Amino acid sequence: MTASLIEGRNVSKVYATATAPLVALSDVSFGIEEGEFVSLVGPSGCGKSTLLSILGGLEERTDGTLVLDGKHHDAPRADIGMMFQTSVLFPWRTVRENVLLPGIILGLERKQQEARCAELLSMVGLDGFGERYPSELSGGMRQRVGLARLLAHDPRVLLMDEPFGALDEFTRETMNIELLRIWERTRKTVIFVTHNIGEAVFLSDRVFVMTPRPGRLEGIVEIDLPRPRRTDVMRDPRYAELVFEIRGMLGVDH
Ligand SMILES: Nc1ncnc2c1ncn2[C@@H]1O[C@H](COP(=O)(O)OP(=O)(O)OP(=O)(O)O)[C@@H](O)[C@H]1O
Repeated sequence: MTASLIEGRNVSKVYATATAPLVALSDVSFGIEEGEFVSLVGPSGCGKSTLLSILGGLEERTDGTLVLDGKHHDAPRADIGMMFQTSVLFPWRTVRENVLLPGIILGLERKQQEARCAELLSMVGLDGFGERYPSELSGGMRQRVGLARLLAHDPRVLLMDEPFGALDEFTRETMNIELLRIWERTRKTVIFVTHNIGEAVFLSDRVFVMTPRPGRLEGIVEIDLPRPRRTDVMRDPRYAELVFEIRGMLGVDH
């Protein structure tokens, strides 16, 4: 068997606090394959964002090993992109300039980036908005810009921390459909943090279910719904079964 793209072994994280050390993650082990869409779900404070930050090389682990593409991984890398609940866009830059920024920082060829930017804005449904400023956009549109910016330098791994969590239900669902469409085209490796179990089942190949703090892996649920997925998959009895299986693991239904 070939090694996974990302492998974590007994990853643990203890934060030093003013009172006692706080164990945020305890012995988390997993493998994530290239091109896989994995979601992390779990109760608030179970360490989902901590795990994502460790995967992004932004946070140091206290213990355990993390391997990316066969090499030890513990620092930010250009081939890993991150997106958060609110996309911090530079207000004095246009949408186009915001999307171009990672490429400029990485010193990528400007002409190529301009072409890619136009393509990405079209991909996220923002054709014609390139010269607008962030203040002229709705929250959903700003997250679309964030998504385009995330994809601009073509990272191999996308780490997404509740990227649509601050949006209303309708916009969130539209964004999920867009994300799935983009993922089906690009087959990036995605690790997606969410509180929404239905969203995790709709999007993912596998859902990692975490326990309350200290976060451990309670289990991994294989999402065997057919792809490509459209919203009508939510009417599939298997969808409801998977949602209830995860709810059961999280102890939501007492
Ligand atoms: N920098 C820090 N210093 C101290 N404790 C921290 C720090 N960051 C996170 N924690 C603690 O670690 C635990 C895990 O936090 P984390 O943000 O990873 O959880 P989460 O599952 O993403 O939560 P939520 O779903 O509410 O966003 C929490 O108890 C949190 O208070």
